[in-house]
Amino acid sequence: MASLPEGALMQRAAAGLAYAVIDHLGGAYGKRVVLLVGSGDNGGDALYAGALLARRGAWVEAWLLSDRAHAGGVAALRAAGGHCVGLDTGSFVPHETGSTDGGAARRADATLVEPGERQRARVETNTVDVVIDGIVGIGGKPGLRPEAEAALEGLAGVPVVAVDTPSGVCVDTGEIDGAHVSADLTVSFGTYKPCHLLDPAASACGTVRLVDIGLELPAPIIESLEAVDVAALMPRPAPDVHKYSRGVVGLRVGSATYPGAALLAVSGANTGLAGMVRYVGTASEWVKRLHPEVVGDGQAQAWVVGSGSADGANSALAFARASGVPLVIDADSLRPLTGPLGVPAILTPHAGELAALIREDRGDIEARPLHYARLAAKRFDAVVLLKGRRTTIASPDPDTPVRVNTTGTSWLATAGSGDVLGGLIGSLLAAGLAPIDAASAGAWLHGAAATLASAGGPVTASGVAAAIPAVIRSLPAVSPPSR
Ligand SMILES: NC(=O)C1=CN([C@@H]2O[C@H](COP(=O)(O)OP(=O)(O)OC[C@H]3O[C@@H](n4cnc5c(N)ncnc54)[C@H](OP(=O)(O)O)[C@@H]3O)[C@@H](O)[C@H]2O)[C@@H](O)CC1
Ligand SMILES: Nc1ncnc2c1ncn2[C@@H]1O[C@H](COP(=O)(O)OP(=O)(O)O)[C@@H](O)[C@H]1O
Ligand SMILES: [K+]
Repeated sequence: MASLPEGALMQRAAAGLAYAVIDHLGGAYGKRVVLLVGSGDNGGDALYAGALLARRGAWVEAWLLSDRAHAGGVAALRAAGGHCVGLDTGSFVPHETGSTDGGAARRADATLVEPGERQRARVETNTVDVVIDGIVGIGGKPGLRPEAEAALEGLAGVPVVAVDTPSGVCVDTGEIDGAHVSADLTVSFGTYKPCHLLDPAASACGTVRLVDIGLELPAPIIESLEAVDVAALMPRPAPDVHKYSRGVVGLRVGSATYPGAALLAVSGANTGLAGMVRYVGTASEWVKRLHPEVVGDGQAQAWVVGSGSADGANSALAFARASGVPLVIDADSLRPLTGPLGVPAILTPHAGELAALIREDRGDIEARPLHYARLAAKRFDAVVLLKGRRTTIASPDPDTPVRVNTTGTSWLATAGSGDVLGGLIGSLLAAGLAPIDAASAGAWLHGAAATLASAGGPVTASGVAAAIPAVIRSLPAVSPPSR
């Protein structure tokens, strides 16, 4: 930032924001735009973007929610023909901004609203095309102040574009603590922040658009794989491989009560990513009939246990653990866990299963997935893949960034889809991927396969498994990593 002229980053951010709003509205000319402006630079971004929109023919009004506002932004908006008004809590009747704190805490650049402009605050909200939320960004505390809540109430139903982050959410954790903006579009500057990726805050962002403003960024604490990352992680058989050197995945899953779980986990494992698939359990006859490639017990480079295992869950876990190879531990085999396993492992609970495992409330886990995925990863010394809309994958190594999966569709919330995921991750583990990579690449492929199979309509777990090879084929070409 030191190498840039004063305000350069804000100008870049504001321009990116304005063009995103123009895209969203399908133009600027004749549109009615309300800016909600807080006391910090987030409000400054909104004001400069408002100025650009006003120069393009939009009618722009800034509602200053604090007695301070970014002076340069206010001046730019006015110069472009926009208006600024101050607001009273609840009523939208403007008041004498700057009158509340006696000026002591006010910035030297504080801007008072002109008397003539105050009359314009009674905007017909049903004619507003978009609200730009510049209340607070990365410098804000969670929750909204009464002025902001009242303003948003008065603008209910109007599409919202959030500047950098939806105001009120916890930016660094993705948690929600109090009232917050729910945006249709969030325009983030420089990088995604945790709140853009992690639920529940991610659900308040709407579509997220990233504007590159040329920041040099530190190492992230959260990562999200993209297609090119997954492509680089995919196993690629070298010319001289044989089936055993490609890795063998074994599954001890399913039971007389849940034979379907075995078939679905095997279908997730049997997509060709590993050299061989073994199945051991009560559904052998069904597995042989539906998956003739699958063989019986023997050595494996990774075992998958627990999906639909019912009463056999403990013995499946004990057998797999004794093999000493990396494990995927799902569903019923999570229950007997009390601490570290002594072998590399990926635990794949949904929020309810994690709640039972660590004796916490399911609602708390859904409210703080980052916290609880990390906590469980540490406690069990294993990669923990916490399933949900934004599956969250934590490593036991605190320096490894947590990965959040962004592929998928809500149609994927269908019985048996988790069984498919366990098998798929097992095959990647057997093929030699590190546990964190196997878990996160598996979650990415699983979500992408669901989207492909769904094509906007309903999907079954079997349909998800069937779509996995097509998703792998469609990955971008990348040169293999030098390992
Ligand atoms: N960093 C960069 O490289 C770039 C950053 N950029 C932009 O700057 C933004 C960060 O700006 P920032 O640091 O000025 O903080 P920001 O989020 O505007 O608000 C802080 C002030 O708000 C207040 N406040 C606190 N909580 C509140 C609440 N719940 N509800 C209401 N008000 C609340 C509190 O002041 P108070 O009123 O308490 O005195 C606090 O001081 C960033 O998100 C991005 O948009 C871009 O221009 C490009 C380059
Ligand atoms: N709302 C949602 N949006 C997207 N994916 C979801 C949603 N809810 C659940 N999923 C995904 O669906 C799968 C469900 O797995 P799981 O709960 O184990 O189901 P089952 O036990 O029936 O197999 C997981 O991969 C999870 O991430
Ligand atoms: K904001």
